[in-house]
Amino acid sequence: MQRREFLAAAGAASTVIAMTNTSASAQNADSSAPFNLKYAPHFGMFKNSAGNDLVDQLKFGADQGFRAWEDNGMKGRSVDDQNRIAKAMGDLNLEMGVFVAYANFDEPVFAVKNQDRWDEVLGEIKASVEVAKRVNAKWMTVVPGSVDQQSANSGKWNKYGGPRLAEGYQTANVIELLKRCSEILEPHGLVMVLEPLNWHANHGGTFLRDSDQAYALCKAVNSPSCKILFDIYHQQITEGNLIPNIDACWDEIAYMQSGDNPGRKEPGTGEINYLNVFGHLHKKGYEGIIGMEHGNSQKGKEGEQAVIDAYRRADSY
Ligand SMILES: O=C(O)C(=O)CO
Repeated sequence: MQRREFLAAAGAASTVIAMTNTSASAQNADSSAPFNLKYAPHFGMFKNSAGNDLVDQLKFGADQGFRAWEDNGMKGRSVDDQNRIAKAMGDLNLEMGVFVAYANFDEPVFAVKNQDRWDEVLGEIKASVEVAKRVNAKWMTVVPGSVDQQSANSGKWNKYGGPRLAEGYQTANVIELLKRCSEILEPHGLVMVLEPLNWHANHGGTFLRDSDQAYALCKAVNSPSCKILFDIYHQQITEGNLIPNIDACWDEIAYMQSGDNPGRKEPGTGEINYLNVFGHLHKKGYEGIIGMEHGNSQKGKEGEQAVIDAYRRADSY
């Protein structure tokens, strides 16, 4: 089936779904209208509707009214794929969201000074500058490793306890390495976004988990290249109180991500009132991207349409 026919068929199908689904908002009738906020899907999210080709997935997303896209794994793609994606996103007027520049979840890479590990991080940040330029990205995710654990050398927990750097020194080390990463990014106008992660459903032991902690780090680093990625899913689990916490660290937030809890699926499948949270971001004049870093609650094309409908509802504040 040609793309145009395919999209016509998909459009007709979505109109039928909108007419038969009384809970879907009237906006589904115009399934190509741009969303108010820049929600960014990722590759694979619409593969049943759009097929496996990356550019076809971008076209499908743009045709649904999405204005941005994120790709955590962009750095691992071939240069040819990066160029092809960047060209298609330019043609489709899709803004590039984050890719992951450096992420470590279970070793105290930033928290403990180890010159080899720090050089590795700085090398990854330098390599990310090239990727960012190639794909027109402004933001890149950094996850700075775990807290210092009771593991002098082996990387294993010591059940009787062992040496462990005091928290203030861990924080000072993290700040020092973040400053050095920022020095690499500043001349290029690029921004690393630090992502606090929850300890209870996904990533026990990560150094960075609270929004106030991320805020303090950004204030200490004091660079336009070091900002917060506020992932609403992770922060709901860690601290809740979403709207007041977003307000409290607002001037250091550069990027947001979404996902409902429990389950990390599309808005409306869990406990978060996304209509109110997105409405709040809109009222504050948020012009940044909201990466849809979650799975689909249902399988197949119907599940993909359910994701799109969920964002239409949450965007209709
Ligand atoms: O791994 C995760 O859960 C993240 O959100 C990283 O981006």
